[in-house]
Amino acid sequence: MTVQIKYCGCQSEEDYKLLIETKADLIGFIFAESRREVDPKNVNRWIEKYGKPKKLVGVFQNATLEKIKEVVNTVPIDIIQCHGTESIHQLKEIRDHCNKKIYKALPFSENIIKEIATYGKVSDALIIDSVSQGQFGGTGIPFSWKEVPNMMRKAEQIGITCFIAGGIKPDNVSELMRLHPHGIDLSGGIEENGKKSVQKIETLERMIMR
Ligand SMILES: O=C(O)c1ccccc1NCC(=O)[C@H](O)[C@H](O)COP(=O)(O)O
Repeated sequence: MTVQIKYCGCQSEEDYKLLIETKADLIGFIFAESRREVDPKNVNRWIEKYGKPKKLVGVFQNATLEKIKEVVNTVPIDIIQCHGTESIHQLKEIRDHCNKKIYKALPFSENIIKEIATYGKVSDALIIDSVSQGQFGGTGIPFSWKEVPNMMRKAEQIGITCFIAGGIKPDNVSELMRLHPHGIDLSGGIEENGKKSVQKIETLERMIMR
């Protein structure tokens, strides 16, 4: 199985122009409180100018249905990523009202296999990410990857894709690839001074050899 690549936190026209030329399958935009938060109208301008050769993901964190609908009506995203403590009921509601694929991010914990079984039923894919100092998403810190094979197995049993996120970078991606994740999701690890870096992306993609 070929690993899926998601580059997240596209923040500028410059980032977008660069990311659409990479091997990424998915490009993510943050519509949540973060230094990487973007304005939907700007995102739409970049897409109009450079086209949409990749699947686009809108990342939300405990957003209201109204906010999600507003973004979905402005930006042609393919996937809604829920990166907070959204309940199963809320995920179903978002899916019913927005007619988009739903990716749920889950914080890595000792209960992760159970959580995959629970949230996998209402998600098209799961993203297992790190939590650090109360921050969930864009932490730049990896969690212990020894459970990755078990997580992949559980996701396969329920027929969904499982991405690994949190602190992945050119220096450590080979170690993760040996554990055969279905997908990898990176943000800070491909940035230099807060901007996506062509050198870091090229190095990373050489390591993955995709
Ligand atoms: O990246 C953010 O700033 C962010 C803020 C709030 C919610 C989610 C966020 N990112 C979501 C992602 O999918 C990131 O790619 C993922 O957390 C990995 O980030 P990193 O550890 O920097 O590679």
